[in-house]
Amino acid sequence: MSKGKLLVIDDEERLRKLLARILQLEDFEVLEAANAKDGLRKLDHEVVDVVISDVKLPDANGIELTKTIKASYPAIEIIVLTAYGTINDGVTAIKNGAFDYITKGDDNEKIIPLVNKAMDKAILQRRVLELESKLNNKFGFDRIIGTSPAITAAIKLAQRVATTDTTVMILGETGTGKEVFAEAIHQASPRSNKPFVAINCSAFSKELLESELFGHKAGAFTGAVKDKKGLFEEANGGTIFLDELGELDHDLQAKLLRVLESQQFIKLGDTKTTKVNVRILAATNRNLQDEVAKEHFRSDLFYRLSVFQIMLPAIRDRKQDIGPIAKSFVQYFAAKVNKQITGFTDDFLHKLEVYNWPGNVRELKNIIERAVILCDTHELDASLLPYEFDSAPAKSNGNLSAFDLSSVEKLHIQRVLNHTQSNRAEAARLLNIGIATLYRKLKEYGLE
Ligand SMILES: Nc1ncnc2c1ncn2[C@@H]1O[C@H](COP(=O)(O)OP(=O)(O)OP(=O)(O)O)[C@@H](O)[C@H]1O
Repeated sequence: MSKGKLLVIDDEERLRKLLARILQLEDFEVLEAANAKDGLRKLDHEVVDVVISDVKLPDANGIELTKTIKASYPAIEIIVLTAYGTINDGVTAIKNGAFDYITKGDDNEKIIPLVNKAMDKAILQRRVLELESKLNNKFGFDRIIGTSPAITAAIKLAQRVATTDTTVMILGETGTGKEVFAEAIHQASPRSNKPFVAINCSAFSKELLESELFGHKAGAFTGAVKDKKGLFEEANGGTIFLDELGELDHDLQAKLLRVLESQQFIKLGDTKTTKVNVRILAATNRNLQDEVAKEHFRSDLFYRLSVFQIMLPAIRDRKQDIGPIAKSFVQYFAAKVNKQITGFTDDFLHKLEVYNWPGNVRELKNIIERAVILCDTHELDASLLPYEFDSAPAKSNGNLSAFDLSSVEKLHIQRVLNHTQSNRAEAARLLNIGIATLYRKLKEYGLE
């Protein structure tokens, strides 16, 4: 098996062939090029790990070529061949990103160990880049499905702010993808190789949340036996995502404001300040402006956090995305439970599209998971949807006002009848009313 792929660029044919032969004997796969142009063309077509290039080429200078190759293929390592007495060329090439240089004719015994080292580094680099790009696909913007104008605008906005250090406030109903966006912003930022730490502020009591966020010294409170690092320290250099920020109590709001202004805080039970470098992303599904008006939320913190707001649309307001999102969940869950399910019927999709989706994408995900588990065929159909999907929102409300209590009753009866496929006895049983009462109501609402 080949130990890796090399490209030798040299116009001196005899020397090039000799070098290629030596390297092939060491189990490397070797490509050859007589000039820079041919070399670059080969790099375009093949995945090469290491390039060995002469400094003097007919159509380019090997030192400049190093820069060009590194710019397009950062994982490739380059060794330059310099003529005797031109050490300066070698040094400049290293400055331009070359791995090392060899003096032609002089260093034959050096070449194999050097190529081995360059090869190890190049292969490791390629692996890292591959993993990074996989990670980007898993946590980056690519993972956000949707082409509707509303979600496209939100993605564009998030991509623009991602590369900065600006605090971002992500707004949207529950399940609209606020955390997905926060992760994507982090992944697209210069902080991507540092930690991304997320915390749901509504999940902790006040004291516990303070210790989670800022850490504590041993003895700070009963049960604090050891010093503990807080999440701000864990996220140092990276990003912290504060979900459900509207739940933060007044003292913690003040502490957070201080972090935003000076990147400093005091741990519980500590006397000195701790300094961090953390980017803050926050989210809430509450109307924070209302909370400010009611004096539940500090206005200075609100304005500091709201420098850049991104509003995520509910899926009922971007119906065209429901199909593609549902499809991707079908693929995901079918693979997970090892079923051959290719998609869903038109009726299934129609029911998804007319539903109100109070839980947004999270609810859609759960509904698809359930349907995939229940499915015995190759296609999801409407019978796999739970009962609330049985009827579209009232089209046939007759003359009843939408606010009228009886309009709700009428709609509910319609839904239950759809569910029982017009079996009235079964409907009466589910509704927990007598069959005579059901007939009376059907007559009253014109549903006979
Ligand atoms: N556009 C999208 N494409 C694919 N999956 C998505 C999308 N938006 C959200 N999801 C998925 O939906 C689920 C809910 O998303 P997320 O947790 O980011 O929502 P949230 O707005 O933070 O919710 P909450 O307000 O309840 O914290 C996750 O499983 C996420 O992977």
